Amino acid sequence: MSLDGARKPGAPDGRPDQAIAHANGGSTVQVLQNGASAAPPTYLTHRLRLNPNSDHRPDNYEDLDLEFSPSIFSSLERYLPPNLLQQARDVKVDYMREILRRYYPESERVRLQKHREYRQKIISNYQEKRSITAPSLSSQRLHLELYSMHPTNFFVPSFLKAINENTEQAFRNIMSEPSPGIFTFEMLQPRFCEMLLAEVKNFEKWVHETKFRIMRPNTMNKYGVVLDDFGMETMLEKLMVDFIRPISKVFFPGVGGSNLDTHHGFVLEYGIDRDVDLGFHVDDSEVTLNVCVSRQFSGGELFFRGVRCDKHVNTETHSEEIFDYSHVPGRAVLHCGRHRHGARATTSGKRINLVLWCRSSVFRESRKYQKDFSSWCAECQHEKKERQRLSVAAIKMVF
Ligand SMILES: O=C(O)CCC(=O)C(=O)O
Ligand SMILES: [Fe+2]
Repeated sequence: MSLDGARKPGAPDGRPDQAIAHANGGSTVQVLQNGASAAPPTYLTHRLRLNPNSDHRPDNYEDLDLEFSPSIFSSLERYLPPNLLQQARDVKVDYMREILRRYYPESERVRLQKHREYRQKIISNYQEKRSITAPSLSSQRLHLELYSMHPTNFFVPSFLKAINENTEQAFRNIMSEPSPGIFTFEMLQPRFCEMLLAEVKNFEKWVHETKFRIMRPNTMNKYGVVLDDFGMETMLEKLMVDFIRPISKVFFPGVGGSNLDTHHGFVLEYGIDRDVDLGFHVDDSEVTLNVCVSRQFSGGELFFRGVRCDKHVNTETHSEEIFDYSHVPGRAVLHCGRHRHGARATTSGKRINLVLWCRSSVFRESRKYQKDFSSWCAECQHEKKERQRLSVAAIKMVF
């Protein structure tokens, strides 16, 4: 089967949680040319270690108002030179900020700032209190509970128990792995799903009433909303750090699963009068969480076709890689972002899914310097085996 057309749904321009990928993208020279003039030359001596100090417990940076995501600082901290590890938080922030800025082109910073303003505009209008001037507008958050993390209200007990135990066996007890690298497990409480659906509906009503032009979750969807854009960023950050990262650390260590540090969280809506299906693609994520939150629909199955690096994204599928999955309300699907997939048409009703793309800036940076991804790309693995087979055959010929 030919697989032309595996697409990569990029988030709209300037999404902050994409920033670190770009931040890490520039060379030092480029950044210096691009207005890092604020950085005195001494900063060129700022370096990170090649390997992290895995025994070190990083500080928490959530309470600081920083231009990069707080979790980037936490994950970068393990890479600091040993003499800095025990320094005050401010010292470490200064050091890491200079490194991040060095790799972060000015154009990206401007886009990031614009997106921050966009988000701020939404949040200050779609807020906690009903507008006095226009009380009939749905400018009030409906379920305040959703805007911070309440594990016992959000998750089913079996999921919480596994997270608390935090062992591979505990995770395996609640999971099934119907195809290699695709994990499914009961996760969300029905009440949480109902609240989320109602909140999204309420937000969309506000968007309609105010005619606010919102950005959609990615280039492949015309419907759906970015939850981070209207106040749920902190809650979703916790979802990634405290609940998804421990699992990814065990099941996706080769693709940055243990140092997921940024996310893009959204809800997608499918139906006859919404997006109908989703084309074949890979996600702009290292690990993707996808949970169906609606009940009344048919169709909408996910189809998976094997994990691939950029170079091999359009190569053939092997028969053992073919896997189709029917969504179950409240049940999570966790897969590597590079696992090629798409969604079939939702043929009746409305299918609504919560999706969290989890990213690792460390993994993205390291990927730039590598050519062989045989630890996770099936095609690289295949090529490597073939090279080994040929060299063994050549040696045999000689002897
Ligand atoms: O429709 C779905 O369930 C899949 C969504 C998806 O693949 C994505 O948002 O990346
Ligand atoms: Fe996807």
